[in-house]
Amino acid sequence: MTQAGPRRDAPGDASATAIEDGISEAEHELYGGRLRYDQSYVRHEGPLTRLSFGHMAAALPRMVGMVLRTGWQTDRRALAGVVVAQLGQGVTSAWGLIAVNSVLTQLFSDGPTADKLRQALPALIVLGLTAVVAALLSAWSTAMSGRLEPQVERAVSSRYYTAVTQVEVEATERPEVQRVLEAGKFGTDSARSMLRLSVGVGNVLIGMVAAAVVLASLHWALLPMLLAIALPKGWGAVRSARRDYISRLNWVDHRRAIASLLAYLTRPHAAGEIRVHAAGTKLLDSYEEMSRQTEAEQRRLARAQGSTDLVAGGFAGLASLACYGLLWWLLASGGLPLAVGGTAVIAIRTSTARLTSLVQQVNRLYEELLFLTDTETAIEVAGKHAIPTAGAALPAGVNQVRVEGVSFTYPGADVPALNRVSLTVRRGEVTALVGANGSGKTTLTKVLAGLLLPTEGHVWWEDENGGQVELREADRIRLFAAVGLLAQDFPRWEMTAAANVAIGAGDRPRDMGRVREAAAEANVLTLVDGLPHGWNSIVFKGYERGVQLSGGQWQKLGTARSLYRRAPFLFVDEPTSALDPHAEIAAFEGLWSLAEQGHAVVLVTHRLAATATADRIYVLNQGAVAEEGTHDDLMAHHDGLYRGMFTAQAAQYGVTTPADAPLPPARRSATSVPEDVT
Ligand SMILES: Nc1ncnc2c1ncn2[C@@H]1O[C@H](COP(=O)(O)OP(=O)(O)OP(=O)(O)O)[C@@H](O)[C@H]1O
Repeated sequence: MTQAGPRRDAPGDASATAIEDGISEAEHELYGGRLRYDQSYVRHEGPLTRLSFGHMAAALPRMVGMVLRTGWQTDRRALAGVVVAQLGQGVTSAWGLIAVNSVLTQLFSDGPTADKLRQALPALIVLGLTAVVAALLSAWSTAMSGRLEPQVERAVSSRYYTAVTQVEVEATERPEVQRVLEAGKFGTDSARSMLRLSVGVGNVLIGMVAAAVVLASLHWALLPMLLAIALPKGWGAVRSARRDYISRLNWVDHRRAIASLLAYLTRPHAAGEIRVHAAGTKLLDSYEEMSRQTEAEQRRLARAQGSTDLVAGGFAGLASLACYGLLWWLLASGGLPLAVGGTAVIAIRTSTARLTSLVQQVNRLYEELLFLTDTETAIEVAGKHAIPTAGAALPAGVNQVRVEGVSFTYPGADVPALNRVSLTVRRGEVTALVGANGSGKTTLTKVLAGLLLPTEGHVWWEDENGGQVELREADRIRLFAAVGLLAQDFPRWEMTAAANVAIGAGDRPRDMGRVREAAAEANVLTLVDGLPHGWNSIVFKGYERGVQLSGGQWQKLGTARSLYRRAPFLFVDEPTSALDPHAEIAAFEGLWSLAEQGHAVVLVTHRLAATATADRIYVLNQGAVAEEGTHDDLMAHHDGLYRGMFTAQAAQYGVTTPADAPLPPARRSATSVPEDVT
């Protein structure tokens, strides 16, 4: 949630770097206001609740358990190795302390020095051996955790990305879901860090418990003293971690915006405008200005952290002083032998050193825990909004999709994008969807393709014998298998030409024969065959085998991808917007021949010369079907929307449509459209 700050009508009047109410000119100018999550989001969406100590205390063992379980599932041997090595190090450190106590006791006893040294020798040997064993265990632990950590990170990342890619498209449009899913991204590598940190914390804790046991056995009063040193540092660490987390949460949009400003600067498609329109200057100035804001936030955090450290360090120092004071009093009053006093000093020193490391690690652990919790929440939310994996199979000979009174409103929108639409898409036919910008054509194809569930109405997948399955009841995975898509803004995968086509059926092994077939149908085979590395050329400049394709060549490659799928229902949205006239005619002919082969082709286009030969045309207006019929039917409406659009387009070619407009061009021959309307 962003807050709009006070708008300046003339940003140029103010200094470029002026920051008013914490909002920079760049934020005003490029993003229309403040780019910060406000506290109400933080309060209502749960992150602050999660920051409470009680919640954290409960969450820590659960998350550590989850990470360890993941480690166990990915590599048992490595996890067992790490745990054994860490436990071993704790035990050796306890042995070391006991050996030190024994050495000191011998040395402080009465008798000749040579005798005392001889008697201390076994304990000295044990001390040396524990050091060797500790070094070996540490090396083993490093090797094993190096093997385990990347696997744990991969497992958690896969779980997260699998979950988010299964979320209903409609749910991803809801800001509250989108935010949770987005926040989850930051925690995928936290699992790896958490594993390392929990192992480290485990190690230090074992060492500290060993030291505490030794200390308590020397004198019970030394133990609470040790705790008194630990507490302020722990408090300081947790406080800093909370502050960092809240700051990161508030500034997430701001950071994303800065990253996108920089990304534009090196994107090839923006290169022209960056230079010619001086967009680069604007982006760089805005980057500088917005970066200064984040630097100011970093300074604020550093100052706050410094103050917290000072308070925590002060109290810990006082506790240390009291601890040594107690030791002095015990020694002075004869309550503790001198040798034991020496061991106590060593134990306190090693424990406070460990404590510092413990505090640092717990601090990081706490921070990582918050991010990992976000990832877990995202996985949970994604699961709640996932496309159901079960459902009814489509009828075996499904031959049409019937839309009945369908309405759809995008989350947060005031008006429906589709309003009681009814139509039928049949196999063996080309169905054209036309209409003004924003009339609902793309939304309708998404409903037809099963990507959006209607807010009202039904979508029936039917066979010719009366068998039917409603979209909500259908097994959507199987339904998707019957659908091929070419979206208006289809993805341009940064991969080879072959991969760009074969990813059209990502769940099947690549079939190069079919890749070539689809490419030939999309009129792009000769082009790709002629590339320096043929089908292995990476269709992005900058890679070693990288090449640059033109917009039209990309569109042909996109078409080849949707054809490669060989799905009975094909939805193509503006498939020829970047094609030259001959390529466009060829592309339309290809679609028409697919319909002849028995596919259902749904074509969204503004090129009415092509839709003129469609079997059925639906004209959408503000989300509703305003007209429907063949080209002839629609041209017969003298005040009709279709006739108006068709005539306007024909007029661009210097031709007119007489009141008794002639028959549309012969089917499969879109070339003759302009002549026919003269
Ligand atoms: N993801 C979305 N979230 C909210 N509103 C949306 C979204 N996508 C589209 N809309 C709105 O829904 C309406 C229909 O959009 P749609 O993209 O279906 O129109 P269209 O007929 O395909 O337009 P065009 O010819 O420009 O491609 C528009 O008012 C648009 O602003």
